[in-house]
Amino acid sequence: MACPDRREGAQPGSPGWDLKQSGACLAQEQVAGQLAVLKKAQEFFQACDVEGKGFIARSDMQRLHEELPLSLQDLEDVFDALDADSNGFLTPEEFATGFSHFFSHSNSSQEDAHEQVYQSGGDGDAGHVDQEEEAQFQVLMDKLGAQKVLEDESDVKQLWLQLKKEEPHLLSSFEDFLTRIFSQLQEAHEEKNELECALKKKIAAYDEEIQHLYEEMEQQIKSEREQFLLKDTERFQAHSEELEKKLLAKEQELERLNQKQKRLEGQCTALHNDKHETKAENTKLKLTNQELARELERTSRELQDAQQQLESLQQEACKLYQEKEMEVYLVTESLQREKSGLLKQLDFLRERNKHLRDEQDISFQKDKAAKANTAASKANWKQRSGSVIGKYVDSGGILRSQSEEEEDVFSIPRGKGSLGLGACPLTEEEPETSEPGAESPLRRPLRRIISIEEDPLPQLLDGTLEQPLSKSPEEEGASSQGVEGPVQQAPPLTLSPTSPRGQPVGKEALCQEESSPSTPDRLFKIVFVGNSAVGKTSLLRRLCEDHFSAGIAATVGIDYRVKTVNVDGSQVALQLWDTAGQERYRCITQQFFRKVDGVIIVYDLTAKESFLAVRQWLSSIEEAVGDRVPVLLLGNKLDNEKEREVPRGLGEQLAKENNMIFYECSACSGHNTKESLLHLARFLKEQEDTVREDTIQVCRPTKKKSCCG
Ligand SMILES: Nc1nc2c(ncn2[C@@H]2O[C@H](COP(=O)(O)OP(=O)(O)OP(=O)(O)O)[C@@H](O)[C@H]2O)c(=O)[nH]1
Ligand SMILES: [Ca+2]
Ligand SMILES: [Mg+2]
Repeated sequence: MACPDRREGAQPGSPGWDLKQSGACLAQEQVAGQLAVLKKAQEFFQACDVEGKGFIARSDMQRLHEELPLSLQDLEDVFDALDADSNGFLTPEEFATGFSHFFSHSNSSQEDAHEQVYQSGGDGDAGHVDQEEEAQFQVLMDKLGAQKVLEDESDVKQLWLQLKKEEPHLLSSFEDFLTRIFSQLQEAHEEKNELECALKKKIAAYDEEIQHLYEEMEQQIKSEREQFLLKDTERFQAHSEELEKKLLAKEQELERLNQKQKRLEGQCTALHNDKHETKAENTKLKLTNQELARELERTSRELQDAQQQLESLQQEACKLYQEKEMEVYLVTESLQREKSGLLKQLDFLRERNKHLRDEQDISFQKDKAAKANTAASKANWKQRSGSVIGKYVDSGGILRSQSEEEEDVFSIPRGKGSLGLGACPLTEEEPETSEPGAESPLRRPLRRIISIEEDPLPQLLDGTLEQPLSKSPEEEGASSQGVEGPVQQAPPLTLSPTSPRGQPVGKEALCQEESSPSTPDRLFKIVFVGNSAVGKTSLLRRLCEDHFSAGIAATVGIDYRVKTVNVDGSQVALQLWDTAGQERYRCITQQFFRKVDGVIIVYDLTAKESFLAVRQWLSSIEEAVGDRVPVLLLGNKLDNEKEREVPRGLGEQLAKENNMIFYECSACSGHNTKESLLHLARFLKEQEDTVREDTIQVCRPTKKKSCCG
């Protein structure tokens, strides 16, 4: 719905209302009537257009329903009648035009209505007069210009009518008064309009000012905002600058790091190169190393060859040495035997001589008195004593000096030492006649370097000797020292002719029991070691003599015996060396390890410390000969089971650990003694067989024997 243009005549005084002014040019009456109509129309329009839109809509018209005594339909009809172009709006022109038409058509009827209204309170007859008066009044009003000033002219009209009726002479003055009043009112009205106009202007000015202020404010806000933005920008800029600076610093740092990395890379490369060089050098060194190793190997092979050669040479030398030793031993032995045989023979002859002399003396002085008899017996004692000393002086010059030498070497007094080597008994005493005073100084010098337990010569003792001489009561007993002397002096001359000096001294006597007539085809040197009192000497005795005597003396120095055993059909001679177990003789014992073929370590199974010492013995053997020598470990005194301190298992374990042959035996009962020795002999023989060395030809003894015989 298109809105009508406001400018067409929204305001009074606008072109739409110029009709009023143009109407002023018309005849006074006509104009006055039309103006009144127009005014009414204007008022009505304004009443309808409450909001001052400048036009009236259908709804505006319908609002009048409450104020006017007209139905909605009537109002609709009025609107349609006024809306000349039927666009739904009533412009002020349309409204005025329509209203004028409406007015002119209904003028007469309206005037009638007015008259009726005026006459309702007065006389019915004066109706017509009233109409005239009314017209006159209207004219007067128009003349005075009251329409412009008065809104309600009914009071004035009534007053005017009253005056006209009652005081007609005052009417003119009243009219003048009214004229003056109206003119004043007109003036006041105009003034008011002017004021209104001024007010409007002022309002406009205010509006303008406000507008201006508003604009100014907006400007200010804008500038503020700009300033703020500027500040913000500045801040942002500062921040960004800062960031830039930071970035720059970071970049510099990065640059530095880059440089550093480059430097490191350079170093890395250098190191890499170095590594390569080192690697090359390493390879070179490795090659050199390999070459050297090869050379070393070659050299070591050569060395080995040389060693083997040396070894074979050594073995050869050893063999030669052994042969020589054997020869020396055999010569010495036969010489000793010969000597001791001769000495014994001499002693025997002396004894016989003494006896004969005694007998002669006895028979010569038979008839002499008892006094003379006593004197003869005294002389007898003196002569025996003398013979004992004389024996050394006369026949044993060399021997004695030898004995003295021995004394120098082992000047340790020994209470119950065995008799000296090859020495005939150094003491001679008849058990019955022995005097304690003379006995001690004679026994004291009994020392030996090699103690050979001189065997009593049964052949010599067997014969015709008297009881005290042939069989010493102590022989079966414990003492070894005192026994042998007297016993040896006993051989009867009658038995000696069968070559008493040919009889082997001690050892051979027993060894011959086992040795077959055939000569042994090899010889092994075996040494007995072990703490003192473990029973080495006893074992040796058991082996060579098959005899045991309790309480034998401790060995001094070294002693040896030869025993021949039959190993699997062949004769093997064993040179059995008995050593002294006491601590002070260790250095001598050590000397004897050098050339041994086998070692027998003995411990006493009733004495723990003797077992504990086995390891020391082993190490001193190894020190001297290395571990190439077979070792037999013997736990002795098995017969004394009650006092056993070393369990069998320990001995076995130790033997196993050190690769030794092991037996527990008893020198007392003879249990396991021969078996163990046979085991060792077999081992030695087999070892020698495997090595396939030239067997030691033991043909010399035959030669010597024949020589000695
Ligand atoms: N019951 C018993 N006693 C023994 C046995 N063997 C040796 N004896 C005794 O042990 C003691 C020492 O014996 P020896 O044969 O002299 O000992 P050793 O090893 O030769 O001593 P040293 O010569 O000092 O090294 C003696 O009293 C022997 O009687 C044995 O098998 N059983
Ligand atoms: Ca219209
Ligand atoms: Mg001994």
